[in-house]
Amino acid sequence: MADIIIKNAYVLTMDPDLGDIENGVVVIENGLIKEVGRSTGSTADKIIDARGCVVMPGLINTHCHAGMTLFRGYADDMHLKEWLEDRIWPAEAKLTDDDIHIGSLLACLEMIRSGTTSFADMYIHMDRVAQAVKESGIRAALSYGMIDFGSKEKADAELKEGSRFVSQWNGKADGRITTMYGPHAPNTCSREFLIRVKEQAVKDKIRIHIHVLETEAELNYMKENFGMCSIHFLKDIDFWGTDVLAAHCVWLSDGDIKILAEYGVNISHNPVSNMKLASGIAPVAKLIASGANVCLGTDGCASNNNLDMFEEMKTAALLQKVGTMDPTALPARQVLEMATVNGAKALGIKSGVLKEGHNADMIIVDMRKPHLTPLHDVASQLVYAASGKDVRTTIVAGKVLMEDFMVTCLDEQDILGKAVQTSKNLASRIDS
Ligand SMILES: C[C@H]1O[C@@H](n2cnc3c(O)ncnc32)[C@H](O)[C@@H]1O
Ligand SMILES: [Zn+2]
Repeated sequence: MADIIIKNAYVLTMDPDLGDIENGVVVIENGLIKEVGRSTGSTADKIIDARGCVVMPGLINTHCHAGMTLFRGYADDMHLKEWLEDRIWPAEAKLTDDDIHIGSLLACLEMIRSGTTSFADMYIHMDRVAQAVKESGIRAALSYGMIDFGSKEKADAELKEGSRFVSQWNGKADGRITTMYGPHAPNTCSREFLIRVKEQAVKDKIRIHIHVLETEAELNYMKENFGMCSIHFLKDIDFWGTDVLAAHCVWLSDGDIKILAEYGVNISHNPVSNMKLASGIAPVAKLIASGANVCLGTDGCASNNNLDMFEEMKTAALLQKVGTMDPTALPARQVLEMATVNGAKALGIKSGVLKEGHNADMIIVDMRKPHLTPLHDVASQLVYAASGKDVRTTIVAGKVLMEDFMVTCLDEQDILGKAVQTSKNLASRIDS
């Protein structure tokens, strides 16, 4: 007996062999997908009728700072340097463990509601982010964000905390939590520190999550201090590999793109954040053409200001079209691949496709809405017309976290109330 059967669905498997199944079924057992097809001989405790809906892999947000939900709308319309140094970092210095717990629960709630089933996070007070992930039922690849600013003492302390977090949480919550090392960026971490982080990550067989070439200022800094850009600098210290998730990668030359593709680096494109902070337009179409694995992320809520991956998909497509002046750039199916299959590859998880043996991480999107009618092409509708609010049901590891728009895994009203109070208390601490 299976646990769940989803029937009468348009199944967007994202698996090239299975393709789309117009009136299909998905069978879930023990947290995994048991069957995907046109019909099934199985029976289950729970049957979900998905008539008029699309069942698809849950979206994978590959660059987030979950706790920053507390800073939604706190520092808008600013240049990145001032935004980070004058507003965000001083505010983060006042965050407590409990603040991060509530902020992260709020992020999990928002992601579950808008169809994200996995996310990669880099932040501080990470034990409490992990606790929120464990409680919510979502899947996550978590890293403690490390910055040494060239200080040996700081580097020692940061790597110690990063390693402690990895050893404490990797594989926890029935494997839903994986961990990564999170050196912040090449212009905030020293060369020596980045070398040590890479060595430690290889030794521990743990992936790395880092910001790279988000801004022209980083490019100039690296050229002035090291005589080369971040991509060549990281190549020089043997940092690159398939184990690295590089967020942003906006300021790339054609030579840089070749290096990223050659080393199999995973690139998290964050179009909304890049537009809001006026960082620039990442050469996503060129990266994909070169064979690089490009996935999608929202960044934190202070630079987005939400965690809706549907909005991110549409923005990614539109931004490439206008950036290249080519309306055929980044078509809908390719964006869906970025948000599912490519994201799973970047995080090293068996999700992102609906296929036997993979994690039962999926969403049901209700297409019976005025803004989703008529339905000529499912991929186009999902990318250009749908939003996170159309997600009806969210399932992670075979557990239903939201059903028929009702969140079942967390006390939504309690979290919303606590988030409001937490942000008020935080604001008065920041001002004092
Ligand atoms: C983990 C640290 O990273 C900071 N952060 C959040 N968003 C960005 C961004 O777009 N660029 C660089 N750094 C960022 C976050 O505030 C934490 O301090
Ligand atoms: Zn970021």
